[in-house]
Amino acid sequence: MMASKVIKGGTVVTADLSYEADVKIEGGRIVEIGPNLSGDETLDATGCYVMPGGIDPHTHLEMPFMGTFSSDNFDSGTRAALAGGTTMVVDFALPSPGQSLLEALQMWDNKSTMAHCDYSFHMAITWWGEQVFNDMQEVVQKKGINTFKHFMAYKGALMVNDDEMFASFQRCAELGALPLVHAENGDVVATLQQKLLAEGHNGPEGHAHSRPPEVEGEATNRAIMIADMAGVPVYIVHTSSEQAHEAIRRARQNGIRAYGEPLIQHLTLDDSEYFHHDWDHSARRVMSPPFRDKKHQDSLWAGLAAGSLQVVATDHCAFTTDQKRTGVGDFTKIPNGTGGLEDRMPMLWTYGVNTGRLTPNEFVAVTSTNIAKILNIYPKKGAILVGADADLVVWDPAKEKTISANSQQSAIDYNVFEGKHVKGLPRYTLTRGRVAVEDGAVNHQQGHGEFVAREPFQAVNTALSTWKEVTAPRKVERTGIPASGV
Ligand SMILES: NC(=O)NCCC(=O)O
Ligand SMILES: [Zn+2]
Ligand SMILES: [Zn+2]
Repeated sequence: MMASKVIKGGTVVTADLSYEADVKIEGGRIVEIGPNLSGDETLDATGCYVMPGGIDPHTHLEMPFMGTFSSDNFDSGTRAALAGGTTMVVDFALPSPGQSLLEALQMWDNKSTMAHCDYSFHMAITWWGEQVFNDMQEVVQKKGINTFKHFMAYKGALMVNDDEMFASFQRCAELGALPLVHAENGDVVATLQQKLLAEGHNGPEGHAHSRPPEVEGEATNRAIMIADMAGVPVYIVHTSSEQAHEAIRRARQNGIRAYGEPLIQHLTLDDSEYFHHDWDHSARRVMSPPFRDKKHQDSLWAGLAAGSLQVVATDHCAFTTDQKRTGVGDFTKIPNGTGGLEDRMPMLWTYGVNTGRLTPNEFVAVTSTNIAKILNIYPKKGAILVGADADLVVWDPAKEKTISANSQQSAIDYNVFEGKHVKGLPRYTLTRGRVAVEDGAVNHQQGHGEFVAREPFQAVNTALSTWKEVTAPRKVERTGIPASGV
């Protein structure tokens, strides 16, 4: 007989409902939801919300990037996730130029054996050729990956061109996969970087100046139009500006299936960080796209409430101060990336729910349920339903702390949210029924995390290819064709 647990006395909060009920767990899954349940062990949820654990669909753990590796790996990264109420991460497998997708995937499989919570991978398309075209089929049909990432920026490194992106998007359409896009115009960024450096702007603020919202708006629109021509939905990662949001909003109003993912950093931190007198302070916040001003932040919050943006992620890609200092004298060499895994849920609750910008149900939607549906893993993940994985967070809306690098799980020596006071934290975090966090203490179990395979998409891709076929160009059959004029 398997031991059972009951989460007792809380309010279950899902993306569409809030109600009082106990939740019983056995064998890593939810087996019963209702009043007065009993089990071998009881977790007290009095005064708390019982919610699906967070899913962060955008992390870079131990990522090889800009001549170094991001400093959080699957050990510290997934500990940080659990400490903040996130129970699943999706990382990016990045083939180097010419490398097969399957070989890259093997490398990421090896890194992920340390994971404390469940995880999955997106596959990046970093170059194009027949081998990539062929590998994509195996990645989708045999490896359980249904998303492919494309970088329109990082010229000379990860960037792909429009023809490559169009070819890959068409392949995604055939295979029932979803393309993801980092949307910034890489050519314009590279030109602006050189211009700024030539003019003597070599500090971290040059990073923000070289990536204005327009480079993001233009690329977002281009990616969406290319996806529409390829007949495939598209997911825009780290949507940071009104220009990018506007392109997504407009596309959705025109019936295009485009999704947008703001980050907790862009929602809560602004571009004044780049003008700080302390070089380290500003460099630690260098990421792409850069932080924006309040007007853009308001747009992102509005998009989450209105449903034109669907997901809040972190793009967790943490570099130490020493690593950031590679860019002293040349901002283009500062490794791009910031942390956020431990802080996404408490920061979003504090600045979203506690301010009235989001309801608790909307909070669940944008931190868990929407992305579970987009990635085709719902209701295994992102749900409180009988049969779903017991990836749960018992959320105490009265629990408070001040964020500090001194007490974080992340391996780096600072935190971009340092000093922020949050109210709303996990009392318990459960990963497939295992209590991994209790009142701030992380109960480690390296290797507990399992890979979550994701089936190819059926409904959305079929609907789009049906529509493409119905509206495809048709040759006009004519009866009276005049003789050629020549
Ligand atoms: N975002 C960022 O600056 N670093 C991570 C890589 C990426 O997502 O572009
Ligand atoms: Zn990116
Ligand atoms: Zn990223």
